[in-house]
Amino acid sequence: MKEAVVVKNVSKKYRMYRSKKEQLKDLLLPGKAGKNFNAVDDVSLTAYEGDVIGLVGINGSGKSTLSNMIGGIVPPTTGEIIKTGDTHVIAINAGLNNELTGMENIEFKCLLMGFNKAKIERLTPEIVAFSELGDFIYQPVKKYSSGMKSKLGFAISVSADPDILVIDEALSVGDQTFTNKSLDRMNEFKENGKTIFFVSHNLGQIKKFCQKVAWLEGGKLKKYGPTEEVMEEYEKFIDHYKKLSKKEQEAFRVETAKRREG
Ligand SMILES: Nc1ncnc2c1ncn2[C@@H]1O[C@H](COP(=O)(O)OP(=O)(O)OP(=O)(O)O)[C@@H](O)[C@H]1O
Repeated sequence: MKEAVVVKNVSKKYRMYRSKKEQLKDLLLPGKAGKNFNAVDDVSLTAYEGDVIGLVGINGSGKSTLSNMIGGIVPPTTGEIIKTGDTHVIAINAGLNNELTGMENIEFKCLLMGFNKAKIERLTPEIVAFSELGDFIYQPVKKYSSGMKSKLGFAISVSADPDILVIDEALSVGDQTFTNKSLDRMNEFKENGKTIFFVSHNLGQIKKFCQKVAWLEGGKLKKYGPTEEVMEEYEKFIDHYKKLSKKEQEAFRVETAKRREG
């Protein structure tokens, strides 16, 4: 089995401020105000070619930060990520330019992906058809719903045929027909030995689609392994968490956030 993505002791720290004044003070006298917050804290994992890995965890646990680092959108503060192929990220907000139309975004993103004019002309009708946007393809993306943006982002990214695909909640906003079609396309990717990271709160989809799961809690990797093993424990945790009162859930979040400082 060949390694596709190696995440080595990766952390992402952000500075947190309570006010603009604190932020300014930190700028003038570095370290005198604000505090560090570990969005992702010393995570290591290896994905092999053909692995489909689900990223789970409650809100704020660090899934998007980690997937954006794997996708190369956000640089790690420390640690390194070694990848053996092209990577594309499809996120809920899809990274599209809001001022451009759907059609212009297709051209723009294809150019960024290094496609030549002939390839763009060949792929555009396929992308438009996959996106199911009809005449909305000529409208600026700022007029799209989040589901429509996600459809366009998904259609463009899968046309690129990347080696590594990062899907961040992109299937949670579309309609069922589009989700099923996208899952079919992802299954094709899987069969072709591509590596996929799949961020979702939909545990049914995770269990159906992923053969490995990484569970993040408070920015740390709590457990990583075969889906069945990790999900059994994660679902117990989620059941327990859901049964807590609002106050107890808040106490859990405050306690976890405290451990992330520094
Ligand atoms: N640019 C940023 N600046 C400051 N803090 C950030 C930034 N991005 C993320 N964070 C913080 O890092 C933590 C992890 O965020 P992240 O979006 O990765 O979590 P998540 O697991 O994807 O959450 P969700 O399920 O709600 O999408 C959160 O506490 C968030 O507030």
